[in-house]
Amino acid sequence: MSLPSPKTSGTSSAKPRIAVLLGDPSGIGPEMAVKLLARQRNLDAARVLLIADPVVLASGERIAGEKLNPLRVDSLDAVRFDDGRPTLLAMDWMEGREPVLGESNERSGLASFEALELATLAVRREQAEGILFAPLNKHSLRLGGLVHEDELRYMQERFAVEGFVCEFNLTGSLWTSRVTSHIPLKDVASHITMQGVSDAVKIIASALRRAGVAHPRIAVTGLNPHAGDGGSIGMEEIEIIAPAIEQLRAEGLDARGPFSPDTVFIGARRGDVDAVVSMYHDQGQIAMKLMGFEQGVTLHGGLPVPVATSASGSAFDIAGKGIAKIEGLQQAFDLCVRMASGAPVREQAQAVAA
Ligand SMILES: NC(=O)C1=CN([C@@H]2O[C@H](COP(=O)(O)OP(=O)(O)OC[C@H]3O[C@@H](n4cnc5c(N)ncnc54)[C@H](O)[C@@H]3O)[C@@H](O)[C@H]2O)C=CC1
Ligand SMILES: NCC(=O)COP(=O)(O)O
Repeated sequence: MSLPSPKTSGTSSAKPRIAVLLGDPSGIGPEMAVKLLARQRNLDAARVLLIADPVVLASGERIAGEKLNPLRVDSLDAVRFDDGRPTLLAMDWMEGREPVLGESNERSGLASFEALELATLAVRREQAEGILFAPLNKHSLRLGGLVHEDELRYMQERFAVEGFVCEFNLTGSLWTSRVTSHIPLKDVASHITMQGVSDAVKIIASALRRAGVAHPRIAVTGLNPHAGDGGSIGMEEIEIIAPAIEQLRAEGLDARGPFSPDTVFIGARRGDVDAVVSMYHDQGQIAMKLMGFEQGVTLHGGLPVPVATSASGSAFDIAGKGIAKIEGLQQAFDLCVRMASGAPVREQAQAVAA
């Protein structure tokens, strides 16, 4: 099946269609999504296809203290849009049961997983040009049936994408990608390869070029403390990472490093580079979340349409309290809409940093 292109499928005359998911029913996702969609400007910016169980939506509405007034449909075949109003594709994943808040469980995992599947189907049927999801919980997803490394690798399969995919984390105008993602730390070193470093640099370089940065400057971290300190604290920098950077530079990319992982973000935060490629999840995410947890965005790189979410997660500890902040989800929504309509992306990222 041919897939719509994120650069061309939205036009200035037709607002992009964005599939919106409530995330994990037991976490803060539903209340966040409700707060987001209670902002009329978001409903004016896109045609929103909310794929949800009405029981979970009602729970989110109660906690958020807001009521949406969606146009309800019961199947993808019946989807249509009313201006300024979300369309609710109503599913019965909870079988009438209220979500149990504050813990991972099979029912919530199943509802999250099924929503993800339907959203990818809507894209494959050319009924959506982007996906925004409120925070998922990976443990729930596993209980609900996910066997992939994470939701990105699941969507990669559903979209039949071959090759490298990677989470991009965005805070202000700084982007990151990673060589490895949701794998145990003990397995990271064996997954650091020249191909992996090259893929992680190339995928973010190409995304940044599409976002409007003509010549992206990309810092690559080392794996070990002080980037191996000349081989005295590990050889990956000398044997794998530096040769990969050399090869990338020979191909014309502005890849730099390997830099000490603990200091690379000092220069990056100053604006010395456009992106940092880290070797594993926490190398990049601790720095990025310290710089801007509340407005952070995760974009799923390598998929045929923009798929975005907040950098923050399911936050079981505050689920149901009505205090979840939604700035990150708002930034993710804005990014998704801009990408789906082919509008410049980078201007928005810089505005966040200002
Ligand atoms: N967008 C997504 O789908 C994301 C999902 N996750 C998933 O979330 C689950 C929990 O991850 P954790 O590492 O515990 O991080 P987390 O982000 O859920 O929580 C970390 C801390 O930040 C607070 N927090 C998070 N979001 C908040 C918000 N919107 N407003 C106010 N406070 C907030 C929480 O209360 C908690 O104290 C995991 O399964 C993880 O995979 C994590 C990040 C993003
Ligand atoms: N797929 C979204 C996701 O996993 C977000 O969390 P992170 O790995 O970017 O921290």
